Amino acid sequence: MVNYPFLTSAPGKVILFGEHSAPAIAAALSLRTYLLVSKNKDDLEGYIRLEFPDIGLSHQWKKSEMPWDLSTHEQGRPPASEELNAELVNGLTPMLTTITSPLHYAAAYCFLYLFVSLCHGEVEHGLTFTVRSTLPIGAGLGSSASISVCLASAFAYIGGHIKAASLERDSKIVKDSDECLFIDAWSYMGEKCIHGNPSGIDNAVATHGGAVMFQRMENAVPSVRTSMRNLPSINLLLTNTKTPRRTADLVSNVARIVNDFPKSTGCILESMEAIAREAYNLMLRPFFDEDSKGRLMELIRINHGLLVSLGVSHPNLERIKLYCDELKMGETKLTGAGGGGCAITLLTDDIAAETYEKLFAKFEQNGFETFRTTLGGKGVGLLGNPAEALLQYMTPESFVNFNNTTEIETSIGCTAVESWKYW
Ligand SMILES: Nc1ncnc2c1ncn2[C@@H]1O[C@H](COP(=O)(O)OP(=O)(O)O)[C@@H](O)[C@H]1O
Ligand SMILES: C[C@@](O)(CCOP(=O)(O)O)CC(=O)O
Ligand SMILES: [Mg+2]
Repeated sequence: MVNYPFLTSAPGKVILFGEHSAPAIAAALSLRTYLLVSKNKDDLEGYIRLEFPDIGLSHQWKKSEMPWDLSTHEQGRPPASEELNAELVNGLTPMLTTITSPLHYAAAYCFLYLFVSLCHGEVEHGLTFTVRSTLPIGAGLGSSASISVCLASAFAYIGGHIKAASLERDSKIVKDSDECLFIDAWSYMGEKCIHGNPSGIDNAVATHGGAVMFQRMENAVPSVRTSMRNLPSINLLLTNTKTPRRTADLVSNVARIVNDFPKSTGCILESMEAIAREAYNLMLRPFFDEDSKGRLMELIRINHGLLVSLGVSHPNLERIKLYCDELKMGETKLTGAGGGGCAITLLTDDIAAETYEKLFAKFEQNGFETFRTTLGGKGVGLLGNPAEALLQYMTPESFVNFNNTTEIETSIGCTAVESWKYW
């Protein structure tokens, strides 16, 4: 039995090494996406409503319009497939014809694909799905994966495919829960709807949290996810150019370049692979000393240079790098798909306060925004006691007005991490 309303949440991620290649290293961020699922009032028709104010999308369909017969689910848990189900994709197209913005289209398509695949016949009422994120959207921090994970976990719960989350998840348990593996697999399908050919690292981090080294495999060979415990405490500056871009465009452009210049790009991809492996070994050294940090910085610089050669930088990303280089702040690389979005700078120790002031003044002149965030946080969660009672008063209208995690959590009385349940 599902109790409405309920809230799911998943983190964004930062890729430290290996975007557009494999393996890659990424860690969960404290910036997160939240999904409120509530029953509609006075809704005899049974509408499924989307309220996605972060991208200015408000849309609804009748439950009876959904092509339920096209989801191949028979009995038990529906398995996620290697590729999107072409019949279902075709069946959803007429429901999306009035949505013209690519941003809106991607979000609505991901919603419908996962909803029809996972909630087969289990929805008796009209429902509203309201999403708020404290992540910048389309900025390389994995907002697409975090919304996919929020949706996949909510639908898996509504569809009865996963049991309720619990408060007692023991972080020492090494084995992943079946629930998390199910959410990970289906959120990957959601990522496919949003950007075509994802590696799976973003949804893996948004589901499981922590930090991982992720090796994508081809031809139905399962990907390998190695969790990285005890990350060294590195001082990272995260800066958003605020230059919009779509991961889908960048990923397809890199695929084109690799296809057109297989020999010339092959060695670039191989170098990026070597960088990620070397960084992994460095970061897991029992003593992460000055020498390790120096080497990690050099790998950041090399990795960025290779990404530039694949055409995924942007003048604003280069500006961030230039300012940081001029002030000798450390080493900078783009993070995520590039083309705009965010850069990370691994900072040197003992930077003077006035140096930071100079840097932030330059950033301000350019309209760049820096983030304070911590790495390696929790993965997907469901809001539970003691906030459940307060959650009854949460409406889509009030939820859309919150601006950050603290506001959302304070309003529902659950600033304590213990309020969240985990799978
Ligand atoms: N909070 C959100 N509300 C609605 N849609 C979202 C949200 N976050 C992400 N999306 C969807 O994900 C897309 C951005 O994904 P992507 O281009 O991969 O960038 P990134 O994952 O780096 O933020 C958006 O265009 C939108 O379709
Ligand atoms: C470019 C890539 O390596 C990361 C994309 O991340 P983001 O959507 O820019 O946050 C693609 C992927 O790994 O799926
Ligand atoms: Mg993305």
